[in-house]
Amino acid sequence: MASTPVIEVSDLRKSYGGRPAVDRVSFTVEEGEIFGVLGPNGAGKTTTVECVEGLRVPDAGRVRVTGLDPVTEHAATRRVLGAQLQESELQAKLTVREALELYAAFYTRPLDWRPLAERLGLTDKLTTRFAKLSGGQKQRLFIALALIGNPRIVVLDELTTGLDPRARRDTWELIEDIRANGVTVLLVTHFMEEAQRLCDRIAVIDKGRVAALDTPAGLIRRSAGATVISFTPSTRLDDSDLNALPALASVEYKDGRVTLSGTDETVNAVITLLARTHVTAHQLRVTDATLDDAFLDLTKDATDDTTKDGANGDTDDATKEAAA
Ligand SMILES: Nc1ncnc2c1ncn2[C@@H]1O[C@H](COP(=O)(O)OP(=O)(O)OP(=O)(O)O)[C@@H](O)[C@H]1O
Repeated sequence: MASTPVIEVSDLRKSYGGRPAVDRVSFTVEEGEIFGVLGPNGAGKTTTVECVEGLRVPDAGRVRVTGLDPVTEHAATRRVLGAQLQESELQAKLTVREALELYAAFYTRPLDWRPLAERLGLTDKLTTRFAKLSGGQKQRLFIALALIGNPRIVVLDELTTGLDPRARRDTWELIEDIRANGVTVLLVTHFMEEAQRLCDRIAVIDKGRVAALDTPAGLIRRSAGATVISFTPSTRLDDSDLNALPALASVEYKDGRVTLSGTDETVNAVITLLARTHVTAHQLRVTDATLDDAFLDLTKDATDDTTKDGANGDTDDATKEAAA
């Protein structure tokens, strides 16, 4: 992976009605990365990416997209950054072909929409009206429209929400394919499995701040209890022996079964303990913690205050501050 940042966000701040939605967020996205923005509801993910897109004006901080200021150099930014449309932005009666032709006309050097439609499996839907497309087909069209201007970067926000597992997996393959074609992807998601599978690095945003920024594996490693070991011992193990295990994050003894979380060191020490005490472990399982576990660990103090505020505080969702 090349190490040129194509997106730079530093000390970004944005408040709505005096309440901070984004509070000193900083990160950089390197060329060719799939960079994930992950966080609970109301964490400030959409506000952050809308500042990157130039749809919101930051209160403070600096945002650059390939060196451009997305607010003051909006037109130039739109040429390098493709953003996914919201469903409401496309007319129901427009056919897939019309939508592709219309959006291609916005750019001086658009991609040829025919191979793009082919790549996204839309060729046999060209004459179908937008309103008649399935959720997965609509998402594929949105991806096509985000890519039609041949951007270096594409922003995809909650792309697979509402899709069935098959369509979600197909969309993941498309995103990998987009990256393989050299496009940098900024992906906002709620889905841990999606983030774990696709993202090179993830910024976990919580209450308007970056709670952690790392690779998916790094986030898992840094959360307490990255490895889980469970077994049913042939005779009860001594609690003090279990509690003395190195790097132990948690221990539970339930219905004769022991479940421990910790690190590889914990696992090795359990095996030594079993051998030393001549105890047999039945149904021994060692599993990795998932990004889900890490996410809960990293955002565990989150309350839904921000979400509650949002229910009363939304003022301009339909009209973005900086018009496209
Ligand atoms: N236009 C607005 N006016 C007032 N408050 C807003 C506006 N947009 C967002 N907010 C509030 O700012 C906070 C962050 O919202 P944002 O949409 O950025 O979060 P998010 O992480 O994308 O959430 P979700 O996952 O629920 O979409 C929330 O409390 C939200 O209610």
